[in-house]
Order: sequence, then C-alpha cells, then structure tokens
Amino acid sequence: MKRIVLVTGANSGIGLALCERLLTTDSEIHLCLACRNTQRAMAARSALLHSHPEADISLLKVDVGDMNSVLEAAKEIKKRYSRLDYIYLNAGIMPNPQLNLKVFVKGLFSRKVVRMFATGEGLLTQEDHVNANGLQKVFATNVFGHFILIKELEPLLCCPSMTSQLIWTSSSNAHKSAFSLDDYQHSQGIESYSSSKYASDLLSLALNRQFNRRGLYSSVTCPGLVMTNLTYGILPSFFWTLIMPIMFLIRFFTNSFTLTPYNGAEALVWLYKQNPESLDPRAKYHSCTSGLGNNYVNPKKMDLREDTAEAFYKQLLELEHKLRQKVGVAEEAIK
Ligand SMILES: NC(=O)C1=CN([C@@H]2O[C@H](COP(=O)(O)OP(=O)(O)OC[C@H]3O[C@@H](n4cnc5c(N)ncnc54)[C@H](OP(=O)(O)O)[C@@H]3O)[C@@H](O)[C@H]2O)C=CC1
Ligand SMILES: CC(C)CCC[C@@H](C)[C@H]1CC[C@H]2C3=C(CC[C@]12C)[C@@]1(C)CCC(=O)C[C@@H]1CC3
Repeated sequence: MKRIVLVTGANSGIGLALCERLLTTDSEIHLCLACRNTQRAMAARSALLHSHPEADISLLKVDVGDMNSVLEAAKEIKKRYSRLDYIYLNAGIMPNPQLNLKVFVKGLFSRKVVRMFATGEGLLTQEDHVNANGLQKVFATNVFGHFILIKELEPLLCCPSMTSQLIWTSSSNAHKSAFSLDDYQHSQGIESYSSSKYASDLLSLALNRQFNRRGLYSSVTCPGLVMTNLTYGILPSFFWTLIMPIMFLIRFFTNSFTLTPYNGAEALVWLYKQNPESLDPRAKYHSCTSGLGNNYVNPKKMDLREDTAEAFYKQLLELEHKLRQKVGVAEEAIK
C-alpha cells in the first residue's frame, strides 16, 4: 500500500529538499505538496517530476496562517484520502528579522560563542502583526494553523491497526525564555519566531500524550542553519555567499551549520524511516553536518515541562473553540 505523505511549505527550501529526498528513499509514496501559492507549488511539482518522472505527486492549496483556508484544505484532504501516514508540519515564517549586531560582536568574544552560532540566541528580533483571524501572524502560521490541520484530520491520522507520524520543523532557536503561557501568541515581545518554535515543541509533547494510544506520534526536528528564503530575509543572499568560506570553517566547531536544504532535511528523512513507537517524545532530532561534510542525526533532550505542555494544549483548545464559533457565525451571516 502506498504511504500518503503531506508536506506543508513544500515549494521551497527544506520542504522541497525533503520531498526530493523522500522520493529517492521510497518510490512507493503519494506525496501531497501543501502550499499557499499555486504557481510556486506547480513549479515545485515540475522540478520533482523532472528528477523522479514516475512519482505520484498532488497539490493542495492551503495558507496555514489562515483558519478558513486550513478548514477548506482539510475538507479537500478528507475527500481525497481515507488515511494519512505522515504530515510534515514544515511551513514557517520569520517576518522582518533584525540582527542585533551589538549582541553578535559581544558574543564573538564570549565563552558562549559556539552556542550563539548554533542557536542564534538573543541575536534576532522580529516584527509581528495581527492577521484577519485576530491572531499574531507568526503564531498562526508556525503553530496554530498546523494544530487546526491536525485536529481536523484526526480521523485520517488515528486509524485502527496503523500508526501515523507528525514531524515538525522546529529550530535550535526555540527558547524557553521567549515563551510565556500568559502571552503564548507573543503579542508583547520581539522574539515571536523563537516563541513559536518553543510552542511547537510543547505542542508536540502534548500531542504525544493525547494521541499515542490511538497510534499517532509526533516528533520535532531542527534542520540547523540552512540557506533558504528564510535566511535570505535575515541577510541578503550575496552576503551569505561572500561569507561562505567562514561558514565552512565554523562547521568544524559546530555541527549545526548544515547550510544546504539537502543536509537540513537529514533528520526529517531519518524520522520517516523510524518506527515511531521507538522515538523519544522529549527529544529534538537535529540534522548535523560535520566539518568534513558528513550528515548525521543527533537527538537532544528538550527543556520542556509536561504541565506547561498540557496547559498550553488546553489554551489551544480554548482558542480553537472561540475561533470556530466566529467562523460559524460568519458562515451563517453569508447564508
Ligand atoms: N533556514 C533555516 O536555517 C531554518 C529553518 N527552519 C524552519 O524550516 C521551515 C522551512 O523553512 P525554510 O525552508 O528555511 O524557508 P523557506 O522560506 O524556503 O520555506 C518556507 C516554506 O513555508 C511556506 N509558507 C510560509 N508561510 C506559509 C503559509 N502561511 N501557508 C503555507 N505555506 C507557507 C513557504 O511558502 P512561500 O514560498 O509561498 O512563501 C515556503 O514554502 C520553517 O518552519 C523554518 O522555521 C528551522 C531552523 C532553521
Ligand atoms: C559569520 C556569520 C556566520 C555570521 C552570521 C551571524 C548570524 C546572522 C547567524 C548566526 C547564527 C544564525 C542562526 C540563525 C539565523 C542567522 C544566525 C543568527 C537561525 C536563527 C535561523 C532560523 C532558525 O530557525 C535557527 C537558526 C540558528 C542560527
């Protein structure tokens, strides 16, 4: 039986490299590219078919930052499939990133220099906005849209006598210090990206508690620092190209400079091949590249509290309930 794999944010960067690698790993899959832009999705499909002419690839239009779009997409998925084997929750944004040069220069001469390069802790701030649903955009895209998608697709993910996997593209930039249960959308702070990634780690832990007994497993990955549209938003691509020799050098001190989307997808592909029951729900699976360019996966324990994860999950359910009422009222008004 063909495995059905859905990837959000599949049209570029790590998502696209993941699709390419999954098709090489397993020729017997149906790949569904879940993207917000149809043209970019079609271009990605063409590129994948160019290298894998026999591949079975479909497209699904979804803006994970928009609740209505997620609900529509989930309806469409339920029409197309009776089960889902994998969902890669990969789509993500980091809007208007600003690099704090002062912190960077200070960090260069501190004992924490390797950690700074590996996690970007304290180096980046973002400017977030409120979206049409009244949610903070980064939270809505990186966390809540994916949460709603999972909730909607529960019957396809929790099927008797089979297991399904949720695989999140989190980050080493997920810091506990950026997240607060009192402001889980991070409307007050300037590290919405870091907060959203920590939130996805908490959510993954809570999902395992909720759904493992029904055969659904969730894992988080960190792709390392990868050159993609997201990082080109931090510094322009020509600058990254210019400093590439320095980055190859840094690779000898930290294995997190994976740099290419192919390398960054290592942990995501590795998880595809694992028995989900053997995985540690508290581990983050890091894609690593050694100084000599060898790829491997390194699981690291996450700094998460079970009670915080449960409290956050409860808050997400409450928000879901509130928004569903709003959407319902809007639909009634249109009728
Ligand atoms: N690059 C890096 O160093 C790291 C990246 N990550 C994470 O990896 C993931 C992939 O990012 P990366 O490949 O780097 O960057 P890209 O910008 O190349 O990829 C992001 C993907 O997400 C899609 N996307 C963004 N917003 C939405 C939305 N609202 N609805 C649907 N799709 C959306 C983008 O679509 P579109 O093309 O239409 O914008 C794109 O396909 C992200 O979650 C990111 O946080 C984590 C750690 C490090
Ligand atoms: C000489 C150069 C290597 C200087 C680059 C400095 C910074 C721009 C980068 C150092 C660590 C990087 C990093 C990220 C962005 C760019 C850096 C801050 C991420 C935050 C990008 C998105 C992620 O999810 C994690 C990355 C961690 C490391």
